[in-house]
Amino acid sequence: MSADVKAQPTGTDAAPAAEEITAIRERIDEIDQSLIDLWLERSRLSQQVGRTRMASGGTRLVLSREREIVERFREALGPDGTQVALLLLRAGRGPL
Ligand SMILES: C=C(O[C@@H]1C=C(C(=O)O)C=C[C@H]1O)C(=O)O
Repeated sequence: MSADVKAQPTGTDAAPAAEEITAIRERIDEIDQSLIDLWLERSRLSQQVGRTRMASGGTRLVLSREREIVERFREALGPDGTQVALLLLRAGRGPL
């Protein structure tokens, strides 16, 4: 459970700005929770694929698919997208 956003310092003494910041932060916290939930769901699904493939005698990894995923993130987010995709992949299948 995250801390109460209303109790956190906004970084300004101007009341209207502080209220706006607090309102925006509430949505930011919702988005962060969604990202965490999606991250964990993706990781579990990736592990499930790996288990299924290896139990059938297949490979642990399919690097051509990983390259496509990294490229998708890079096209959408730029160089940071590459880093995000690499962390996402590692969270699922583990380190290379
Ligand atoms: C999940 C899979 O297995 C591995 C993990 C991947 C992923 O987390 O997206 C992609 C390719 C594979 O190296 C898959 O093949 O889809």
